[in-house]
Amino acid sequence: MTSSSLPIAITQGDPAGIGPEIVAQAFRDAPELLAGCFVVGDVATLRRAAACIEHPGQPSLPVAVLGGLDEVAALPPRCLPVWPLAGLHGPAPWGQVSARAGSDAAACVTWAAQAALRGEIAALVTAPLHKEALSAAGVTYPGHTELLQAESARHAGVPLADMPVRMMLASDELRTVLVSIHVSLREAIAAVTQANVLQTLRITHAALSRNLGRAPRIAVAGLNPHAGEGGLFGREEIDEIAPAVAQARVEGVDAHGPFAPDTVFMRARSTPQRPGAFDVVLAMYHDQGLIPMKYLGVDKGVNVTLGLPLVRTSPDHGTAFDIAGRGVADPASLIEAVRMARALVGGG
Ligand SMILES: NC(=O)C1=CN([C@@H]2O[C@H](COP(=O)(O)OP(=O)(O)OC[C@H]3O[C@@H](n4cnc5c(N)ncnc54)[C@H](O)[C@@H]3O)[C@@H](O)[C@H]2O)C=CC1
Ligand SMILES: NCC(=O)COP(=O)(O)O
Repeated sequence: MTSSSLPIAITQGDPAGIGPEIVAQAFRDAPELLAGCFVVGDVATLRRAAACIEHPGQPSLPVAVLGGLDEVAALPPRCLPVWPLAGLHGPAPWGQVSARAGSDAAACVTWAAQAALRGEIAALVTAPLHKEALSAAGVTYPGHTELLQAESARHAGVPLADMPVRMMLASDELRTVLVSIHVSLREAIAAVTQANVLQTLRITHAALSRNLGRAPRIAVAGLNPHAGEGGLFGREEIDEIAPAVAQARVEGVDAHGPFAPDTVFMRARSTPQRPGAFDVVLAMYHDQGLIPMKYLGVDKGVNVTLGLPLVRTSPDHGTAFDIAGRGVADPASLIEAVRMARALVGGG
């Protein structure tokens, strides 16, 4: 079997959030794209999700409990195929942080990561989990990205430092890769070092060169207002970021900047009227990159982990506890995440 003919696992996410219901909606509303995919999770949780998206005039979505991954290819469209993971707690009250929900979400991600690393699935698409619930469950990794990094490093038998990963958010209009991820703003500022920026440039160049078939044009954002204005508003651009860009260019990376962070995303954005000037923007911290992405619409962006020895995508939004269980959540970003995972494994 080639990797693109293997099934794609979708993790159910936090059972108290919108994850299970957007997964159910994706199987109901995008059956062709979802062919060959299955959900890892709890059967009762996913039956509840299928029930909560039932609206008058729409067909119900039967749950198919899988006995083996070889059954995925033969499933009829418009069913919800579930790989039932043993030992899960099951449905949790909607919209509430709980250790049991965090534990179920983490167990599904860990199972899917290990299946991908063993070469049993082509990719994993992760429905959102709640980071406080994850922590309440005793998981010491803040989110999927770090958990997947740890599983991958363990599988490869290398220390975490030898498995550097980065978060990319991507849509048709814009891509951004973050120098740091789930840390406080103070820690994020401290993480703007020449070494971290250079490592982010190398990871971004390698990943996007594979995806685009050419070297990506990388814009590097500054940290300070107006990229420091020649040192008047901070020296990180001069002392850390510019030397990293210069070193990357010596290595053949098409890196530019640092640019003023308030205008670089506008320059990189592609619209039908105007192609962007860059393929990707390196953001110096989480919100610098995610605010412009999400402002363009949470229905469009996909979260892709770069640097892993497996393909992992996710919607760019979270668990949306405020609307969970009402059947009104938009599955568009999850559907885009499946589309992106397929493209990355070479299946279309
Ligand atoms: N891939 C993942 O696992 C992600 C997890 N999270 C986690 O999710 C939790 C909640 O995060 P928040 O900051 O509240 O962001 P959120 O994205 O869950 O919600 C922000 C707002 O957007 C709305 N929204 C989000 N997704 C939507 C959808 N598909 N359809 C309609 N409306 C939608 C929500 O109702 C809410 O008003 C946190 O623990 C966060 O860390 C956040 C982003 C990604
Ligand atoms: N803001 C994106 C986010 O927090 C997702 O994190 P992860 O769970 O993909 O690591």
